[in-house]
Amino acid sequence: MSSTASGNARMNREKSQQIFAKAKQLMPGGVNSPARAFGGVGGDPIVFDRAEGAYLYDVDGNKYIDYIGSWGPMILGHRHPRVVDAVKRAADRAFSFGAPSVGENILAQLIIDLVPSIEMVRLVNSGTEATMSAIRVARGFTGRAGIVKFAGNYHGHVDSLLVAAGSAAATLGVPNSPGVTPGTTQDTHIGRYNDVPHLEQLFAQHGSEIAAVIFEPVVGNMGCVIPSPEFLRSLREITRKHGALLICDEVMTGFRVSIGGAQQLYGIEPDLTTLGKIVGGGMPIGAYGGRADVMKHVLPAGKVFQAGTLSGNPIATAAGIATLEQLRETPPYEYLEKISAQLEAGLAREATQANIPHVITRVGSMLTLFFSSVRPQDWETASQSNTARYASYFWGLADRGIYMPCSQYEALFISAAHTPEDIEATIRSAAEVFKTLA
Ligand SMILES: Cc1ncc(COP(=O)(O)O)c(C=O)c1O
Ligand SMILES: NCC(=O)CCC(=O)O
Repeated sequence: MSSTASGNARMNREKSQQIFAKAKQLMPGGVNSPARAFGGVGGDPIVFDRAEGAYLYDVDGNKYIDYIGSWGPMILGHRHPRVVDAVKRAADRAFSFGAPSVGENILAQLIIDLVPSIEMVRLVNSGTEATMSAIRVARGFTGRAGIVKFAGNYHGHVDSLLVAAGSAAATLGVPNSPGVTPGTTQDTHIGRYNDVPHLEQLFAQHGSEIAAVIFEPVVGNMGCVIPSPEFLRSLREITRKHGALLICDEVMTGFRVSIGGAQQLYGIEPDLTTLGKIVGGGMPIGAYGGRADVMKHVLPAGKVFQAGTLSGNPIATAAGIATLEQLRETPPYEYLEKISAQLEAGLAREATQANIPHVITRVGSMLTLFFSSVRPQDWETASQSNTARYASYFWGLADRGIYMPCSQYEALFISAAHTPEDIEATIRSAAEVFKTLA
């Protein structure tokens, strides 16, 4: 059986295709964010109707095991009863105050308690707002303009960070977006992930102008790429030595790779941390926080402007609180490690059996199968993967009811709602698909 770029006869997706055809007339590319446009795998995106636990249901009634979890937030699975209940109760009280509310204190306290380096935090509405604001605070605090980011890392669609960007920017071939002016990016220096000598060189040349280094502590946006201990150590040492701040972008890894994020897992001590995704339990929230002496520069405690009509929204904070409390009271991390290792081992075994060159990278419940013989450590090596083969793999699995990320350059996510049987079913389907790829 052959899988084409738009799937095959195994599944009827007629309604999905009709709805997406209409969407293309209404929204650019038919989507509200390019990561979901299937540009990396071809064919039409699948239109969804509902989700429950580890499963997605499309508008044609097809069921899928979900490995994107809304690109990370759904670590408890979809519609966890505790989160649903919290959101319903919040909606009964108010949709938005535009004024202080008690939920903000509870969520802020949870974040401060759980994320080791955060002493003070501000809630925003997305990961993009979090990284944009953290960069501004770092610049305001240090009085410097320069920032360092790494090729293939993605920090949302902040103008100054849309340079050599990962995720959909890499998938769709626009790592440097039109509309971002040279003036906006002239202070952005591009590092190579895991390359300590190159980082030293950047600081030797520009050290006194650099306000901050921002990085993904486990990259998810060029596929899953794992940091070396030397790289993490040198990030901290070099920034400290040159008076620059270290911004750990934990939008994806926060509450995911451990309850305290990658900084807890690896013992990183950033000055500022950015959060998103899980912190809102599937509702739109982001947060940035860190050293109190730095955060006290944010208006109105200090002078660095940052604001938001819906920031601290009571329904979104309720979802975030319920999610973080559930993670704290019933930590799923051991279970996630077990079933994620099961998936890794099964995929590796079947790919090897089918003679498919591959490398699997994984940290906890973040995983990528690269169709490559080179272990990815940076964008240069990650981008050597056979993306055409990934596209066939994606559709082969989609047609068997397994929904993987629609790009080689996105990590997959496993949730606490996935069962060992879901994982085994995924491995069995992957085994079938690998045989069609050779
Ligand atoms: C590491 C990282 N930072 C920032 C963002 C931006 O977050 P958002 O899409 O919520 O703006 C994302 C994901 O999109 C991300 O993966
Ligand atoms: N890893 C990339 C994202 O999480 C972005 C999702 C989106 O923009 O829909």
